[in-house]
Amino acid sequence: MTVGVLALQGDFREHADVLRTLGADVIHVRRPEELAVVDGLVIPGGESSVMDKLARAFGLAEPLRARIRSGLPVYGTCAGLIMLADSVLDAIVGQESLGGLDVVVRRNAFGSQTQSFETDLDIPVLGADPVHAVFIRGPVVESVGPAATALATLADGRVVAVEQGNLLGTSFHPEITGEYRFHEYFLSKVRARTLAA
Ligand SMILES: NC(=O)CC[C@H](N)C(=O)O
Repeated sequence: MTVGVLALQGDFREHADVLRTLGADVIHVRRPEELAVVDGLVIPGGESSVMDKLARAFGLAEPLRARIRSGLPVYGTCAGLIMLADSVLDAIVGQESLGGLDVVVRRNAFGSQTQSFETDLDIPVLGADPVHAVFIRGPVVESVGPAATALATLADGRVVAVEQGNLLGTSFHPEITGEYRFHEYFLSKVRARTLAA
């Protein structure tokens, strides 16, 4: 079982560290040949418009779409969630997402870097203990389509974590807080799919 971290831009090293701590074999994915051998993929936080440009420049965008469509387990944090969203509001001109998650997200929904914040979230699918969530210019999920499920909401009802089959997305960054349960949950999807193959 090999897990990839999309390593075009953003905090891919932090994700790779968490996944390795959890015992996964991790590779950085920058080329289609690397994408072809992974059993699961994390798309990190960073800047989605840059990630999109680089994914297209590296010939990765279409192979990524194809693997997402074929059921590859993928976990996207922040910019990674934007990449997975079927529809993106406040995107820069010409920005494309990969899609897969039946959601509409709004980029930079919480304001600028200085308005970044932390909060605790109840996420029943991960157990009873609250999840400490750090938001850094994160997106909000403005609407959740029928194929997707909201996993976490802020006190004001805004959705910040979603799941759809093998796809998982969070507006926040578990990879920088020592919160391993999302990565464990993602790895359990990778394991289940690998065993079923
Ligand atoms: N921390 C993040 O990943 C920020 C996401 C960034 N605002 C974007 O649009 O991609």
